[in-house]
Amino acid sequence: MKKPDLKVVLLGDMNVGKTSLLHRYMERRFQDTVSTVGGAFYLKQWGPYNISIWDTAGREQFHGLGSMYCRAASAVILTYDVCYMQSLLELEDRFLGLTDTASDDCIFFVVGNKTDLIDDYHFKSDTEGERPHVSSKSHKQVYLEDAIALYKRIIKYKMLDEHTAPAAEKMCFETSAKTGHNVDVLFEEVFNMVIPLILKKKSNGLEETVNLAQTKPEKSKSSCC
Ligand SMILES: Nc1nc2c(ncn2[C@@H]2O[C@H](COP(=O)(O)OP(=O)(O)OP(=O)(O)O)[C@@H](O)[C@H]2O)c(=O)[nH]1
Ligand SMILES: [Mg+2]
Repeated sequence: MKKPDLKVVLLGDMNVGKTSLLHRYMERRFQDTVSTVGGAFYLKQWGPYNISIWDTAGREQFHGLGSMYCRAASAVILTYDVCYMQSLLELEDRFLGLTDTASDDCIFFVVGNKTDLIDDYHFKSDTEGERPHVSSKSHKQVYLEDAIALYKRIIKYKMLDEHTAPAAEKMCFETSAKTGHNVDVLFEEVFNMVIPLILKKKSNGLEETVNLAQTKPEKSKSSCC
């Protein structure tokens, strides 16, 4: 299998729908899921490029793994539930710091999932009982402007120039993994926006390849007695 050209990571609180978004996009279906343990990845062929998309666990107990999955990531999709404000707050409180290990030119997307629930969101517990899904209100809690404001704080946190960073309106999406609303649009935008980063890596890579003829073997440190 060809080494991926770059890495995209989904981060966000448990239950926001990270796995479901990937199922919807990669497998074209919405199916039951179990809470992700650790992380899992998909390989997406995008034109001549190979992109690995990492799904991570939102549960607190896997928090420490997040920075490992973000290592050298070129794009991070910060995901929340539009009917659950706390899941947006968690992105800044718990997940943004994990992206410190991402590549310097990493791009960020803020995605509010579960738009299909906005009308009749209510207390819901699965029959099996192991995944009660509760929301305090049966209406949309997080608005696009909240996501845009978060994106602008992310740009500040990353000390990026807000004039050169991609516009917030372009980087914030609302989706439904259940209906498919905006899911293809989101991932296609992610892949199209990371292609210049692949080309940059490849051209840097050409410069960075070590020319063995030029390197002097490390002088073994003779330990003087
Ligand atoms: N109605 C609706 N339910 C959704 C949507 N996306 C996910 N769900 C449901 O929300 C629950 C959690 O979905 P997951 O995709 O497992 O969430 P996750 O973010 O991967 O959760 P962790 O793996 O625990 O971090 C499941 O019951 C899904 O069926 C959506 O767009 N609409
Ligand atoms: Mg999951």
